[in-house]
Amino acid sequence: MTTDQFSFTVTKTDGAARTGEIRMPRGVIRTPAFMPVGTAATVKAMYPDQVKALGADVVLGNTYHLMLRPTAERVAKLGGLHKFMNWPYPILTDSGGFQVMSLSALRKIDENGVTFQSHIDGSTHVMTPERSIEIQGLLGSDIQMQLDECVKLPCTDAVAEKAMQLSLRWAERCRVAFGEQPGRAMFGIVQGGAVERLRIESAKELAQLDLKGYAIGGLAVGEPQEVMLRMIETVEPHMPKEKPRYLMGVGTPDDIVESVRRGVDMFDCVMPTRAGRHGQVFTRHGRMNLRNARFAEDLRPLDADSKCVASNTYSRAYLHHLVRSNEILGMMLLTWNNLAYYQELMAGLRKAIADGRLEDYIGEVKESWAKGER
Ligand SMILES: Nc1cc(N)c2c(=O)[nH][nH]c(=O)c2c1
Repeated sequence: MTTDQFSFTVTKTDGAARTGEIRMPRGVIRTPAFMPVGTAATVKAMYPDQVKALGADVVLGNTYHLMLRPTAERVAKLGGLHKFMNWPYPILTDSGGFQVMSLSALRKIDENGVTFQSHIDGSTHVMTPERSIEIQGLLGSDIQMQLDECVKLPCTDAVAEKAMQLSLRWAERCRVAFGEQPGRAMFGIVQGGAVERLRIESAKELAQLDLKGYAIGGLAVGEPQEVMLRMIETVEPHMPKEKPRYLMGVGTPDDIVESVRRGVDMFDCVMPTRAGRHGQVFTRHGRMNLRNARFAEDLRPLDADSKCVASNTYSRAYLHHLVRSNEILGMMLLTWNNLAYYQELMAGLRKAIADGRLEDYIGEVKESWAKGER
């Protein structure tokens, strides 16, 4: 494959849902895809080859964390993020803007960008569209996200419109700053809060920029699922069908299933990894909180039918003990189980779409969740 190739091909459709392949020099991303979050150059509690073996084709890196520590310049000096974290496959990085607004102190947003203080040492930083793209390039990111302004919901239409318009102007600045990076891509981010006309305007304006892919941002920020799904239904017809659609920060297995149904191709969420570290597990039989005393003498595995060792071998009683004892192995095994289930769900969705039986598959998984643990 020549190094200037980035391609997306829709291979099958089932209603609005589709399977596809993003082909890049570092590998192929099978869609619908779930991207494990590798915040500070690590998918927490997992070895990179474990993450790959579970079926992940791409992981997400957080620009905000990496720019503060160890800094993008140092990662570049050390050979780039892929070499640094021993993940030779595609990496998508967010712009840093969302985490600036959620993690940093004393931040100010204006036309130029976001000025903020590091949550680590209080140092002051200015994140402009140009700087965000520069940092993502220094990291060696394969898919780089534009800098945008994500508003919390609920908010007034005026607040949503102001942020959406600023994000459009920043998208153009990011496109110019990104320039031509053979084999890499820059994605725009649709904003607009929960206002349908703003969402449509954002999607239409971004489509004019002819970017390699488009994210739906500003969701999974506290709104009810039905609002999120309505916004997806609103923008989907106005997003280029031949480009990947990425729903940022989503979500639970049900969020993912309902969003794939509506035409979303890519997802990222800390849910499976963060929940695993806190004793929460996702299985084909629904969710379980392993802290619960009812598991103290339960010798069954999490899921005897899973192919994952963490799911089919260790007893719930042992996992309960590890969680209650705050043992590192508990975090490792439950994270492993959760990522295994998320990737099993994505593989099931891809196969169901390819076989033209998505609605049946969705009915089967939801029935299994509803039946609960066995
Ligand atoms: N839920 C969300 C998670 C995210 N990482 C982002 C983001 O990085 N940018 N913009 C967004 O709107 C956004 C929403």
